[in-house]
Amino acid sequence: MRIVIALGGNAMTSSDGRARPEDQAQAVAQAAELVADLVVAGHDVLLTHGNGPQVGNLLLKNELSASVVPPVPLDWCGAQTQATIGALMLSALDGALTRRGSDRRSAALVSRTLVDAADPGFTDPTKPIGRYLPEDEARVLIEHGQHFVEVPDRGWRRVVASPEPLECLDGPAADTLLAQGYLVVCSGGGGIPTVRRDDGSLSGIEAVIDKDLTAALIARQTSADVLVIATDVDSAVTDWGTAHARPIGEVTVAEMRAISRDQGFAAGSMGPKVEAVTRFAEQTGGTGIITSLSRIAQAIEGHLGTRVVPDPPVPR
Ligand SMILES: NC(=O)OP(=O)(O)O
Repeated sequence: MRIVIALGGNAMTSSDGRARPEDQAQAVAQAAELVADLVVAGHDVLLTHGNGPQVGNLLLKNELSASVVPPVPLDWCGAQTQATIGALMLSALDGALTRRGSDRRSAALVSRTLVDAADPGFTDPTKPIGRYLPEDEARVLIEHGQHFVEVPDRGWRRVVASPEPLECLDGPAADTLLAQGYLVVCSGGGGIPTVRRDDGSLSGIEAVIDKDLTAALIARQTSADVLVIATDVDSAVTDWGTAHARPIGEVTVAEMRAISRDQGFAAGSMGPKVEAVTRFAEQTGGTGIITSLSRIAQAIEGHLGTRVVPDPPVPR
């Protein structure tokens, strides 16, 4: 089976969201053991990852040191997070595969995602990045032109432009590596936002793409059977945060769209995860899963997690 797994950037930080190197290395090492188990079981795996906390930290470092070293644009920060997290993942994955006696190896691609320069996401920033701030600190930065949203129980978080992903430009290379037996790390942080200019040339553009939506795209482009969005809960739930909260198990595309319409899921959080797995099931006929990292194998076998499956054919 060909499986695409999306690992959240928040899963690679401590609860304070600071993304210390040791927290990230530990989280990646844990994830690598579980992913290696799937590879040894005979699956082809493409792993993608978030970068919200990491790209926010890099952007802030750029801004703080701008009078000393030339700052780089946000898409360069995104590329840097792909390299750093990718390198961590390669060593962790290859180590886990070797310990299991597997001779399969991993490969990480610096990878771009095509977006439309006219996407409304450029004028309405929605993607939360970086650390959480108290309201008074956020208000000062808002006065200086930055955009923030309040995240319940966590604090205030900066938001940046986040256009829709249209095409994973390096998808064919990922497909080739998968066919050669590599465990592929690709499209980290949603991919480096890239636009095609009128003359046909490609160039980066400042934004952070939602990695769950890009995961659905790369899963489609590489003909995956299953897309797993790995997060910190076993399932998406209805009526989240209330006494009526219930886990969502196996649902069809139409059922999941109805649940989304009726109650909504948090933007920048469960919302894009639900949209990603629903799109994937709708567009490919595969299964889209939301579950926690430690439950991936059970969810793929159909035992738990939120599993979105295609609608049954309409009888004639
Ligand atoms: N780029 C992105 O969606 O990252 P997170 O999953 O860390 O928010």
